[in-house]
Amino acid sequence: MSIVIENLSKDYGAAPVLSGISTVIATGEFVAVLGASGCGKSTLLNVIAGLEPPTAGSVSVPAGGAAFMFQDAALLPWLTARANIELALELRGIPRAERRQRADGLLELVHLGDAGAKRPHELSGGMRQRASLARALGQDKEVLLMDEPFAALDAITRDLLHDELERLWRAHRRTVVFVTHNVREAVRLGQRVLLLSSRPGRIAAQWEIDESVRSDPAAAAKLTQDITARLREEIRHHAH
Ligand SMILES: Nc1ncnc2c1ncn2[C@@H]1O[C@H](COP(=O)(O)OP(=O)(O)OP(=O)(O)O)[C@@H](O)[C@H]1O
Repeated sequence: MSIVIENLSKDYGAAPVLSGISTVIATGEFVAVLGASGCGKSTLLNVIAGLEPPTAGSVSVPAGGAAFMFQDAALLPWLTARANIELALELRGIPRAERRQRADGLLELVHLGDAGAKRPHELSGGMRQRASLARALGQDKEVLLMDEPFAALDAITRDLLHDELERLWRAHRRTVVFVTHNVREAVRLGQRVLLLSSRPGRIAAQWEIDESVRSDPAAAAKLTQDITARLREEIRHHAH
């Protein structure tokens, strides 16, 4: 089941935020969404998540909805990393007897096997995002929506988490919609990059990224440059 977005428009009562967005995101596809600040990227995710209704048009997502991961980990501070994940499992109706083992499995998956007993403030930013990713995976939804999940991390931690996310995506093939400001990140992760224009947000351009480009640093750097130039154009266009 793919995500089908048809002629989606969204406003909050004033000027349109999103206008006439149509695209189909295939099952297991990884789509990165780029755009200037305020162009409606988070709004698009919120509409896909069902947190906001469309003003016009439609969005259909696979039954069971989507899991969501935010820029700040949004872990409950009074619970351990493990208990945060157990809570997601409980909400899914996993029996108590199984939760601990499953939570530990998810912590292992994101290489946090030793940190289950720690509370969020005892974890580094990168570890918190790993725990948050484990919690999102614990929801076991086919669709994973990620809103700038690594934006607050340093470059090295971010690169590590890119590798981790790619590994998990290859192993589990969730459908991922990943919002970012960072062109290099979009090219690093996305099979497809969507560029939104500003006010209203429309699909200004999109690129399919072949495996051969991703694995060739020179080709990836060239594409990153091209997309950055196009993004600059969007931002300049909006500023005038
Ligand atoms: N709940 C809301 N009520 C009113 N206006 C909103 C609401 N949510 C977002 N907006 C407006 O919609 C526009 C798009 O916001 P959105 O957060 O979707 O953009 P964004 O591309 O994710 O921005 P950024 O990259 O800075 O996070 C902004 O002008 C914002 O002020």
